[in-house]
Amino acid sequence: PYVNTKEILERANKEFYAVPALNINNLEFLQAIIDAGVEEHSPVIIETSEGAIKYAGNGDIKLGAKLFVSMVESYARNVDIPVSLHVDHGKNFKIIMAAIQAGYSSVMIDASEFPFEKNVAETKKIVEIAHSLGVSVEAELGRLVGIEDNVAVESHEAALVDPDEAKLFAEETGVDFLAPAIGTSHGAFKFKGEARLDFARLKKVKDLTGLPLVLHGASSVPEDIKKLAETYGADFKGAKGVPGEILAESVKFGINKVNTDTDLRMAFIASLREFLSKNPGEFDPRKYFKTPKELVKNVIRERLRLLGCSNKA
Ligand SMILES: O=C(COP(=O)(O)O)N(O)CCCCOP(=O)(O)O
Ligand SMILES: [Ca+2]
Ligand code: NA
Ligand SMILES: [Zn+2]
Repeated sequence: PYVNTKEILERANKEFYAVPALNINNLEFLQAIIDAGVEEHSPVIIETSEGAIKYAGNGDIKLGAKLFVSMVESYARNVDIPVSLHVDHGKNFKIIMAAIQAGYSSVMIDASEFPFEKNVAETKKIVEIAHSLGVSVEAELGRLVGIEDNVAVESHEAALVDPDEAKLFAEETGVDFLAPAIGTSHGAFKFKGEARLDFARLKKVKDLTGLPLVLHGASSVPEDIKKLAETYGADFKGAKGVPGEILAESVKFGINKVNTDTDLRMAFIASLREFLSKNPGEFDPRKYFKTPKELVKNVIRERLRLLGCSNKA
C-alpha cells in the first residue's frame, strides 16, 4: 500500500532499524526498488529531488509531481509492502507545494544553508501547510561536508549539526524527521582519507530530540560495482563512500532513514556498460535496461538487509 513516510519511520524509530530512501528519475529505478522491497518483504521510501521532478515533467514541475505520484501510488497499490513518496532537498516553495498538492507522502524543506533562525522560520512555514494536509516533513541542520583530517577543526565544527540547536529546532518547528549533518556528503567522492562519521554528535541529537533521524550522503560506492564499471570503461578514480559497517553503526546511534542515490546510479551504469559491450546488436530498451535493473535491485536488497528492515513490511 501507499503510505505516509512518517508511519514507516515511526516504526523504524521504535524498533531500531533504518529504511533506505531511494532516489528515482525514471521508471526503471522505481521498478527495481519495488521488486527489491517485495523480495525482501520490506518497506521502501521512494524520493525525488527537485531536478528529478523537472526531468520527469520535461520542465513542467506540476506535471512531474503528478507523474511520480501516479506511478508510485499505482505500483504501491499493487504490492503488499508499505511504499511512500518523498521530496528530497526541497528548496523551491513552488515545487514543494506542487508535490504536496499532487499527493506526495512527505517533503523535505532544506533550508540548512541559512542561519538557524531562518531555517526555523522556513521549516515552520512548510510544517504548518504540510501538516494541515496530512503530509509529513523532513528538515536538515548543518551542512554536508566530509570530516577531513587536514581540514581545520573549527570549519567542520561549523558545518556539523549542533545537538543543542537540534533540540530547539525540533521543538520550535514540529518537524517529523531530521537530517543532522555528521560528516557525510553527496556523490561518489565522499572522503579523501578514512571514512569517519561523528557518532557521539549523532547520539546526542537522538537523545535530545527522540525523532527519526536521516542520514544524507549515505551511499557506500561498493568496490565490486566500482570495479565492474571501470572494467567496461568508466573512470571512477578516487570514488569512495560510507562503508557498510559504518552505515550499520549509524543505525545503532539513531539513524532511521538512509538516503541512497549514488549507489543506484553506479550499479545501473556499471551493468549497462557491461551489457552493451557484450550485446552489440541489442537495441530494445526493455532488454538492455533489464540487467542494470536487476543489479540495482540486488544492491537495494543487500542494503535493506544491512539496515535491518527486511521482513519489516
Ligand atoms: O543524500 C542523498 C544521497 O546521497 P548519495 O547517494 O550521493 O550518498 N540524497 O539526498 C540524494 C541526492 C540526490 C541528488 O539529486 P539531483 O542530482 O537530482 O540533485
Ligand atoms: Ca542542505
Ligand atoms: Na530527504
Ligand atoms: Zn541528501
